[in-house]
Amino acid sequence: MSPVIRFRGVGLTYPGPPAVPALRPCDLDIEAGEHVAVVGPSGSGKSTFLNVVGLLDRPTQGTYELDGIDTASLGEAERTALRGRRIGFVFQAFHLLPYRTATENVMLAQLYNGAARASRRATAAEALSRVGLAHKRNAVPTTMSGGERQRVAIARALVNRPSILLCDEPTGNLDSGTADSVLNLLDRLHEDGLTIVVITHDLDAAVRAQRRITIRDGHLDVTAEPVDGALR
Ligand SMILES: Nc1ncnc2c1ncn2[C@@H]1O[C@H](COP(=O)(O)OP(=O)(O)OP(=O)(O)O)[C@@H](O)[C@H]1O
Repeated sequence: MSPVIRFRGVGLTYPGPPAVPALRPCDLDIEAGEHVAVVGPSGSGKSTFLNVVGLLDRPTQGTYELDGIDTASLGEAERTALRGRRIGFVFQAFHLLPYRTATENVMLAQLYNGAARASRRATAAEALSRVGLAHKRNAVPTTMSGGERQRVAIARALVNRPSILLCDEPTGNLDSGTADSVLNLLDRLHEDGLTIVVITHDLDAAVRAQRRITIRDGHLDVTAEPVDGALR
């Protein structure tokens, strides 16, 4: 079986001027079911990496295969469709619609998957149960805690059954107790077989991953274990 993510010589240089080699050419395999943390200091290339993996930016070098699909051969519409089906995004700032219920927020993520409204509602309810929020399905984010909002965002990311959950500082807006409960949820989803990539400054989040990847000055080190300094 091919890895979920396969980089061969993948790099991204912003054209500038001056040109910025934000991600140096690298090889990387992330297998189905892995839980990987990507850590590095500010400006090291973490967002660039996330944007490439998340099909938001095209690499300027190399080959990126997602689930065995060579992403370079795809047009913009195909990339968008692949992103919607295979990648669930979780962001630091949740990005929920504040005056829509939890269910509606999750259902919106399914708008383009062709399912009928009743079936979307049922799938949204299932996703909210999976993150322990069945009882909040009719609540709106403005009345929810940060941890609950992030769990709604995780339900939204899961609802299309993605190949990978791509998390950008998922605990960045949470206090440590709440962060812990969100990290416990991610651990549980990983135990259920989900592939998770977490980009983080948070040592607590990084140590939970099976594998840690460090970025420094655009160099991806797939063998490094983060020391404290790598996270700042
Ligand atoms: N659109 C762009 N054009 C040119 N240079 C850019 C662009 N976006 C980012 N960079 C540069 O690329 C390098 C990597 O930036 P990136 O945002 O990926 O780092 P990061 O690790 O995510 O940082 P932070 O933790 O502060 O968010 C930095 O030197 C940054 O200034």
